[in-house]
Amino acid sequence: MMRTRPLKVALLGCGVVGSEVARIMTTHADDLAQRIGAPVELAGVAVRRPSKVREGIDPGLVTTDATALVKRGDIDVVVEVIGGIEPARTLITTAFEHGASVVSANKALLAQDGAALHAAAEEHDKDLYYEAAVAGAIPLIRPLRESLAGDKINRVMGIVNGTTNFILDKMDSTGAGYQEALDEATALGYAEADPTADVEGFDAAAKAAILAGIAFHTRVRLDDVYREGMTEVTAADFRSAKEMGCTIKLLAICERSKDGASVTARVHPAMIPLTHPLASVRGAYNAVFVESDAAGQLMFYGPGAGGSPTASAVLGDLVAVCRNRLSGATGPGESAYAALPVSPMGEVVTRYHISLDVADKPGVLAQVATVFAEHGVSIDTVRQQGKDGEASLVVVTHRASDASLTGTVEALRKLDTVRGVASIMRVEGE
Ligand SMILES: NC(=O)c1ccc[n+]([C@@H]2O[C@H](COP(=O)([O-])OP(=O)(O)OC[C@H]3O[C@@H](n4cnc5c(N)ncnc54)[C@H](O)[C@@H]3O)[C@@H](O)[C@H]2O)c1
Ligand SMILES: N[C@@H](CCO)C(=O)O
Ligand code: NA
Repeated sequence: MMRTRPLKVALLGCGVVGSEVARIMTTHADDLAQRIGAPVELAGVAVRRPSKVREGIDPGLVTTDATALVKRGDIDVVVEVIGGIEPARTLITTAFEHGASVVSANKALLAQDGAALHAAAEEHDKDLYYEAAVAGAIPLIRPLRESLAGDKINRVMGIVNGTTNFILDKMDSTGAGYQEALDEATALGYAEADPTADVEGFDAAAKAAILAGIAFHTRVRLDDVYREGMTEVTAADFRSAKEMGCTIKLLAICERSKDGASVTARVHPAMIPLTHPLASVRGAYNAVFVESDAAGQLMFYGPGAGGSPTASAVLGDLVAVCRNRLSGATGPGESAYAALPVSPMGEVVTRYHISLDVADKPGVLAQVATVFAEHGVSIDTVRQQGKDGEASLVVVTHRASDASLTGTVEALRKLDTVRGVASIMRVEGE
């Protein structure tokens, strides 16, 4: 039965995502009301620039005082799409204190302060939903939190940043270098004027922290995530990857250790075989590969960013939270009961592709192989190519700990015959 009194929504931020949320709330109002069981009303829109013309939004709803809006007391749901840490954090906790549930798209804030925000939601018996924060439109948080709640997740590995996937895909398909591909991504509007958060892996690391926390029922903070950006990936790395039947992706990888006693979370560029489903994720798309005990392998794919796709995820959360308000329930909160330790990067075990510039003379290969052996790193393949009296040596290892690999590389650098370490890249997905 339809309730006639509307549920009131306060929108904080009316930028790329917020303007789309407002548009869909208006254009789909009747369907949303049917799905929720009550009409939803946009009761206020907090903005920074009130003079800007906002099509479809009643100017009477617009305010620059977000704090007053969340303190009104009659708001059922606050949608936070401002981004950043403050004032978003204070506005969200104030919203809980004044009786509202919250939908947010703010990965940076959730990765940094998720535990405190969940605690505030719980204290006030309110919902905190954030499907849009990881991989935009792709349903991921809810499947992990709810659909797979009866299973045991062992690994979550994904492409969770569209900008960097666009750049790497360009490098792969055209042979371009990093800067050239970044320039194209900027010209087409994929990369922001300051692309640091994307290309240095900060955005993906925030998403990895959120995913690992949910997947392993363990608190994982941004600082727990090992992070390497993709600015040093070269056209030569792509040529090497191709020779191995691989491509290069910036991956977020959250893993349970083999004995199940700890977890790791990391973001770095990695080679993956062309046969792996993640290798076929092109352009700015995102995809996340989940491995669990009972379900086996699952892949979630779709647009990870953009106003309208991100608003789709926000609206899905809004409907869920509104339904909870009507039934007097709250959805799942933070689940951190497993409290597994998060191991440092040195304990991650994977394969490596190492490219060395060496002197082309007898005994060099044996010397290099000895260093690997001394550090307990087993070699899978070696490829040598001569160039002007020197040689390029590409070594691919079997699985080894990151700490052993780091020790190997340090020792290799000390060899007179090793002129330089051209690149080190992990090999995943095999
Ligand atoms: N754009 C995407 O594709 C995308 C995808 C996933 C998640 N997100 C997340 O969604 C959130 C919003 O992103 P966006 O792309 O819409 O950003 P945006 O910069 O386009 O919009 C943010 C808006 O908030 C306004 N704002 C800033 N401070 C304010 C304040 N104190 N009060 C009211 N308004 C204020 C700004 O003026 C701006 O219009 C961020 O957390 C972002 O990480 C965005
Ligand atoms: N900058 C992000 C937006 C979505 O978080 C990306 O490129 O994927
Ligand atoms: Na999502």
